[in-house]
Amino acid sequence: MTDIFTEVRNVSKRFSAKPDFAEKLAIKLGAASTPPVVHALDGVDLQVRRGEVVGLVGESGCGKSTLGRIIAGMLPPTEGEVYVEGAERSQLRGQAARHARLNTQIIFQDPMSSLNPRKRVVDIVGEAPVAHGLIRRGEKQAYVENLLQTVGLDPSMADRYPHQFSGGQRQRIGIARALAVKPEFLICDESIAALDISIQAQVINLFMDLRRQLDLTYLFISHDLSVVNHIADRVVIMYLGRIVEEGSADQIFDGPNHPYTAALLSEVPRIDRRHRTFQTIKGEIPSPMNPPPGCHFHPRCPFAFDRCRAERPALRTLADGRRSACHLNDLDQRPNFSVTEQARENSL
Ligand SMILES: Nc1ncnc2c1ncn2[C@@H]1O[C@H](COP(=O)(O)OP(=O)(O)OP(=O)(O)O)[C@@H](O)[C@H]1O
Repeated sequence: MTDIFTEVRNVSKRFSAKPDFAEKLAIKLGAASTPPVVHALDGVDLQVRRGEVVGLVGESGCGKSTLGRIIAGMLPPTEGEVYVEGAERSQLRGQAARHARLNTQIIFQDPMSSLNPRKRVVDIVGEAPVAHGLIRRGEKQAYVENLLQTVGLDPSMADRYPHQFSGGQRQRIGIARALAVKPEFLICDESIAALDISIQAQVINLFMDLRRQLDLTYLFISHDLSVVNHIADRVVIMYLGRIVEEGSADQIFDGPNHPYTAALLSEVPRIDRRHRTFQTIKGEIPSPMNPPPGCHFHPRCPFAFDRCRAERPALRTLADGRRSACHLNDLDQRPNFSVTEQARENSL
């Protein structure tokens, strides 16, 4: 059995954007010939190893959900390949394709919109395992009650409807539904973002308990670095459709290599406030319909130089094992924006 659960190789995804009024007019007048294209992902390479928790972080619109959906098999990539347990996903057929589909489950932010309000929890959670022949219909009630217990809900609630639950409880129902088909890999796409802070901590604890109990692998998608700080073994930072840095959680939090990672960290409210000395990110994230040339981050980067404006930096493995895509790594004298011990002491 391979150590790598899933891998994406050189994956790009482009969407045709819906043209606005001015763009429709330009197409009609012949000044533009095609609707604008959104470059949601641009040459992404990523591996998720069996049993690890990978945090995928970046600002809204950088392509996190698109990558999650492609890994889950819900969207095809425009270019590149997705491997699941060693096999290229688009080549899988029949039983193998079904296994891959069930083995990776995705949990979204808003459980209410994905829970049918007219169905009881026993049917919401129990439908898929019956349909896929994992359990017999007669076993459904006991199976669902057992799952509700696993996710911290009272089994006697199985006959209730979604509206009879709180937001946190509904997210637990969503988790039970995902677990019902016995996946090994969970993709949590902003799964706690809509919950109150105190409930967020409870749901994170549940995810981590489930990891131990069920040997799960996770891709944890969040726009908030402080969320993945608590749970991720490895953190992947995305900016405008590309991975800019990837490393162990300690590497990322204690000494970011990429200026974008450092800027994101400066915005994280931290108890030790170590990273607040870095200036916050300037300017708006550019449009993925018209990404800047060279390094996508250069218009907002305080350290950008000519090469950053012209040439895309490769995502390279550095001496400490992390990957980073930044031309600063090729300079003899890299600007030091990681926080000095003195600054740490001053800000503590
Ligand atoms: N089906 C689609 N059609 C057109 N554009 C899309 C589609 N899905 C996503 N996009 C665009 O692709 C880009 C990446 O979107 P994506 O949802 O993956 O980003 P994200 O980082 O998950 O952001 P958020 O946290 O706001 O969801 C955005 O510009 C988005 O508008």
